[in-house]
Amino acid sequence: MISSINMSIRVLVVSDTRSSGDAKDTAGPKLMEKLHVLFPYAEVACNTIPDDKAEIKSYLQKYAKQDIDVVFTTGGTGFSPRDVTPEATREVIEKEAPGLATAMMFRSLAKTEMAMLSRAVCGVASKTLIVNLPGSPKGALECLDFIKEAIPHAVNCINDRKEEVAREHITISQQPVAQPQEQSSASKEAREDVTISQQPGAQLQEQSSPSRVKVNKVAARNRESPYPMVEEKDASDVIIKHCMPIHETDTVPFEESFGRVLAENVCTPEPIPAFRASIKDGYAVKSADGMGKRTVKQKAIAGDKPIEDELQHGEAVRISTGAPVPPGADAVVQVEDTKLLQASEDGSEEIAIEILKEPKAGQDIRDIGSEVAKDSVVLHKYDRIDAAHIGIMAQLGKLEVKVVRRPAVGILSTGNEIKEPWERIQPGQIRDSNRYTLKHMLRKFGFHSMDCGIVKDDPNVVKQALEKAFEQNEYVITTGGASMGEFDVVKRVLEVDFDARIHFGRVNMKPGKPTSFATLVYKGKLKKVFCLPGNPASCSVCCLLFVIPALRYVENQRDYKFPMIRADVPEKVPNSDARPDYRRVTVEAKDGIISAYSNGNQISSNLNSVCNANGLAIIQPQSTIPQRPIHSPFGTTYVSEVPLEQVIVLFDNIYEY
Ligand SMILES: Nc1nc2c(c(=O)[nH]1)N[C@H]1C(S)=C(S)[C@@H](COP(=O)(O)OP(=O)(O)OC[C@H]3O[C@@H](n4cnc5c(N)ncnc54)[C@H](O)[C@@H]3O)O[C@H]1N2
Ligand code: MOO
Ligand SMILES: [Mg+2]
Repeated sequence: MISSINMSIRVLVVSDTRSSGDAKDTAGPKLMEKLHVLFPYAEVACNTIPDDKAEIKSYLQKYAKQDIDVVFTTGGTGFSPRDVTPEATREVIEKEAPGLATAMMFRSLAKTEMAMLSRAVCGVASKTLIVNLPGSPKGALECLDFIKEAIPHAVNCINDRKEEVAREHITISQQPVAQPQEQSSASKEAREDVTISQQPGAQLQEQSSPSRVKVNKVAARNRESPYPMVEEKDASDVIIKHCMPIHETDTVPFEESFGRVLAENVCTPEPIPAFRASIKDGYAVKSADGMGKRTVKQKAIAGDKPIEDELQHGEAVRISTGAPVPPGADAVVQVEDTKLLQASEDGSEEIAIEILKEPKAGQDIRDIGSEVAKDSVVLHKYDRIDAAHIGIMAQLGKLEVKVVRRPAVGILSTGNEIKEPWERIQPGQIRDSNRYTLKHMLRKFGFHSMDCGIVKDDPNVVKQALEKAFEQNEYVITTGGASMGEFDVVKRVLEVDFDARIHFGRVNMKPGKPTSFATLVYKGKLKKVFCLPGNPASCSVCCLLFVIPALRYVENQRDYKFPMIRADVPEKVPNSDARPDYRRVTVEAKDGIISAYSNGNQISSNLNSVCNANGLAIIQPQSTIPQRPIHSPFGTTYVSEVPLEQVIVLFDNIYEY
């Protein structure tokens, strides 16, 4: 059963080794993934803490205070001395829910006798249901499966939602009681498929039947959008809430990791530098000898075998930058601070020199490990791999590296009038630019995409194309057909045929008003859909504002949001629309002042306004800008203050050039 109730869920991984990083946590990510599928409308997050009773209690109490609906703990329910999750839970809950623990125990016993060693406690603290799950990923997933049907009902009961509870009583009484015996994992999967395919949308998907959306007789169409208008920031937040960071990794040759996100800490097995290295071309000396004459004994050239002989008082070794400093020397004096006293007859060797400046101990020597100590983390998990990271991997001889798997994204164009660039077009038709712009925007930010083609504004073909897109992609971007026309069918197909939830269907911005975001479950997997407007400038702006940050977040990039700065907008063209205007601009920094210049005609259809743009200037509607009174002998008039500074979203960092 896929639940449609809104819930906030937390997974609390309780484990000393997983919280210290000594062991990899797989239970948390797996539970999150399963919860997203079971409860697609829930907001799910995860924390990892040690097996510490006080800390467990403090997390559970915090969640209860925040009115989190359900907390699933995983770990710490066994018999070892540090296992204290049930004890902590018992001290936090006000009502115990032994039925949940019994159901898990009873059904687990059918799989393994070891289940009798579980000490799980379940109960309610304030309005939060707390469920102890086992620590093993397999056990945790199985136990979640055993009680999943009861969770939404429990949440509705806790919140005293009488109508929902009554409705659920009817539904539950019509369901057969599940039999715990002989459940091989294959039969369990099959059962899940059946349950999912009983969803109206999913059943249609299986058989690829026609869409249930009928294009209305035009007179019957909506005259008002059914979707409330949301602010851009709220829309961005909703998207992030429903996108889950990826935990799977790929192992790639180090040079192919450029632009990807590291999925492991990279340690240096050797200190850097690995030997005391000279910073200058000059002479290695004993600083205690001070200024004055030195006999030049040997030479140390970078790449040569290090000198083993101890340097003696009054001696110097001629040394080049990067060469190992000989034992006994504690300073390097650059050649500029010396004078030649004596050379060999043919001039090929120096015999004696004079040090002209008092040398200090440690001068111009890079000590062993002074840049990076042995065994320390040099590249950090979730760093975005840049050129220097590649260089460091080369330096360490790290030939392969683990990176975060990239999300699978499909791009689908819709519109009766849309043709491929190479096709002959008839009057009234246009060539598809959106699919190509989107593909290359994604590429610029390091993401691959699957081309899902162009479809007509016909619910049947839109449905079929979406099914194909969902087969292979976790994220699907559609363009066109998102607004108020009777042939704008994308959102209706998603809702009716796929049982999708449209989290928002309109955004208060120009361009980009019809932008929408939906989630749905297709064949047991959660899919995320960005419906972008057909207008090419709107489509690009919304890809930058909504899609790229979401994909960066999913790839675990720390800096997934584009930076925002304040800047001068010298061309003071007010925004006469009621929506904030996201103008395509070229941002320049000159003499310490950052200015943003408009990229020409800002109409939503003009893709040219996006060419060369490296930022978006957010210009608030003129109507919201304060009025300034101007007093004169003829009376007072009011003029709008045009703000000198506007917020700029930078999608190319101008400082990188
Ligand atoms: N009654 C209303 N009409 C419109 C509203 C509204 O609120 N009420 N919103 C307008 C806004 S704002 C936008 S933006 C557009 C968005 O429309 P759709 O997403 O439904 O897109 P289409 O109608 O399919 O196409 C709009 C426009 O874009 C061209 N287009 C479409 N796909 C492509 C493509 N792949 N490559 C290039 N150009 C494309 C299409 O030919 C149209 O000219 O709706 C307003 N209407
Ligand atoms: O929002 Mo639309 O993109 O203004 O033209
Ligand atoms: Mg339209």
